[in-house]
Amino acid sequence: MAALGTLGMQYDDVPASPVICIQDAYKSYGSHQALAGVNLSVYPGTIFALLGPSGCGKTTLVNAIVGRSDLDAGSIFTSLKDLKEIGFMPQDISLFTRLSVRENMRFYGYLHNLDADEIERRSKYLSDLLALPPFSRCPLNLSGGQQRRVSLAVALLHDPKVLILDEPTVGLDPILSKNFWDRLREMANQGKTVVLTTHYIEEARQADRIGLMRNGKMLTQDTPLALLKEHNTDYLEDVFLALCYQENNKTSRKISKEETSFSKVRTFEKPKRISLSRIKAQLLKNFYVLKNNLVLTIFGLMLPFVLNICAKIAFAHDPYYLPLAIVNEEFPGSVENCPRTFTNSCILSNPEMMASCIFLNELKNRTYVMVNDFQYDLALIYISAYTIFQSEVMNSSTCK
Ligand SMILES: Nc1ncnc2c1ncn2[C@@H]1O[C@H](COP(=O)(O)OP(=O)(O)OP(=O)(O)O)[C@@H](O)[C@H]1O
Repeated sequence: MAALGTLGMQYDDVPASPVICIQDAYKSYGSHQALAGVNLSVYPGTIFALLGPSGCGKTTLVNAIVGRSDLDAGSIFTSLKDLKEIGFMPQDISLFTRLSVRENMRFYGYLHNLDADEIERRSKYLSDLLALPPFSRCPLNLSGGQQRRVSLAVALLHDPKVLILDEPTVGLDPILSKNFWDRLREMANQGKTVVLTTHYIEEARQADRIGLMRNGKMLTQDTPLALLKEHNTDYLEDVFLALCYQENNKTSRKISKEETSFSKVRTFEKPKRISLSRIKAQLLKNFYVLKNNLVLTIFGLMLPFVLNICAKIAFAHDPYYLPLAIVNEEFPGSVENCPRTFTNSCILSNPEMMASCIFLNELKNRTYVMVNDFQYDLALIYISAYTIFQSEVMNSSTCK
């Protein structure tokens, strides 16, 4: 906890050895205060359960720990050097549902800079440890419990020192939930530190320490036994109820953002957004996505060709039978009078006439219907009549 020394002042009485220590954490979303001065200490090799009803701020707190969001104020200290020492399992299972379990493992393995052999070795170990479903299956077709176990395996893949799990047991049946806790206990016994959130009060009994949260505040944090003893009951629900009543009787004032902006400290930086391992993992994932959707991939590749051919068929043809009259005051007489070839002397003697003739000769070679020798106003009348007549003819015949 080197960073504590550098801060000095109000943090002198913080215990010396927590892996994670949060001091006076505040976070607001608009006018809603999600965290209102939370303090938390998590010790190595223990399971810490953050317990509280829906909306009390548990996810906000764990998101702040793993760097997914920033606190408005407060300090987060860890003894970890790097965020990579944390394995995080978010509430919304972060698996690619159309990639197989193996492909998911590889993606996250590469993201954590593991090589292919290491990913294979760790995957096998975790498969045995967590009784994972076959690696060829896609999360889309797995049960909620299986998905959660795969998600936990992904969080454990790089062998992190600290595990942070957001609602890991939601939707699990009691047996799966029990297995889950057994695995967590084994890991804690091996020295890993676990922070998890839950709103199942009795489940939290299995943790080493419990933090009871309500309305963005930490009501208390202690071992389950100490809490039960202190409130003279056998049920954590009674403890929570008693603490909620106590909280209700306190007059609490909403604290403004300005009042809480005294300190904002993190002891590790967020990881770089662009890194070689990220690029490698993203490329691999995109390759898997394309491979697993062959129809879509072929369609995507063929689409430009198909569009090109359609455009070629539909657009940019010479118009057929389009009546065209030109009022040309530079060149008297019919286009038939135009010379076919021009000599230099001709250009010099009458350049306008030559330009007109070149233009008119060029038009004659096209598919227009040239309308000759008309006065301008008569030409317009003729064109209108001709267009009507032509559309009638075109409708009644199959012309090219
Ligand atoms: N991005 C957001 N924008 C606005 N309000 C938010 C946002 N995230 C959370 N909140 C609000 O902050 C409060 C705490 O939310 P949080 O998700 O931390 O609760 P929780 O205890 O994890 O709930 P749950 O157990 O249902 O996941 C809630 O009232 C929620 O509506």
